[in-house]
Amino acid sequence: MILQKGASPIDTNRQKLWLASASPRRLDLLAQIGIKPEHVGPADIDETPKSAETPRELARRLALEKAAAVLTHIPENEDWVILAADTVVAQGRRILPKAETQETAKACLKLLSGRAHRVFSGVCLIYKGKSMLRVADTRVVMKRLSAEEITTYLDSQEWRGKAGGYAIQGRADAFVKSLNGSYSNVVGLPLYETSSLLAGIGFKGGQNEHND
Ligand SMILES: Cc1cn([C@H]2C[C@H](O)[C@@H](COP(=O)(O)OP(=O)(O)OP(=O)(O)O)O2)c(=O)[nH]c1=O
Repeated sequence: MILQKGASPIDTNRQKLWLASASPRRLDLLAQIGIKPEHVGPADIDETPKSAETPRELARRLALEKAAAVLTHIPENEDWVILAADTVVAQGRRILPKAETQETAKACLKLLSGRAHRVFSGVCLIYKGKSMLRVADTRVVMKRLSAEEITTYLDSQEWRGKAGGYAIQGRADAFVKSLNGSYSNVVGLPLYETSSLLAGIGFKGGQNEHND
């Protein structure tokens, strides 16, 4: 411990958390469990699925690639815990895209309407050269959506940048008849898997939101 004059003890062993994400939802979900990363810096990777890649495999691979991409920007001697995630919405083996246009969002909502689908999030932690991965899987049953419900939802713009063209943390929760599995996984960061990965490396770091 280093005791600076007049300051509280600085734990030099405290790991620093780098959240490799541009998703505000992931930052909010970490805050929900009292963790504030020292740095937020997204990875810009190609998220195109490989041929015959399953949704689970895609979520896992992209989470690893996002974390690994950030590693190349960090000086060797820095002791960072890198956290990345990737969320994939799927119907059977069909992977739904992240909605960037109204047309894409509309097509997703029509596919999801009145049926079950699954949401996979890969979570990757890289620390001291070791990568650790988990994949969470949630089954979501969506009500049948009327043309008016789809139009109203599209007008909300909530779908923009969301896998599968919907945000369960928003208005779209009104469409969800049932959910089997982690809710935070659907939003984009499964908190059970994330916190168990962090516990696995004895993570004490992160500017804890609720100071001890
Ligand atoms: C299904 C669903 C997805 N999403 C969001 C979570 C993610 O931000 C996004 C899935 O795309 P991702 O590629 O996983 O994440 P991202 O591109 O937003 O951010 P980054 O890669 O920098 O981490 O969809 C919701 O916010 N709510 C939902 O209900």
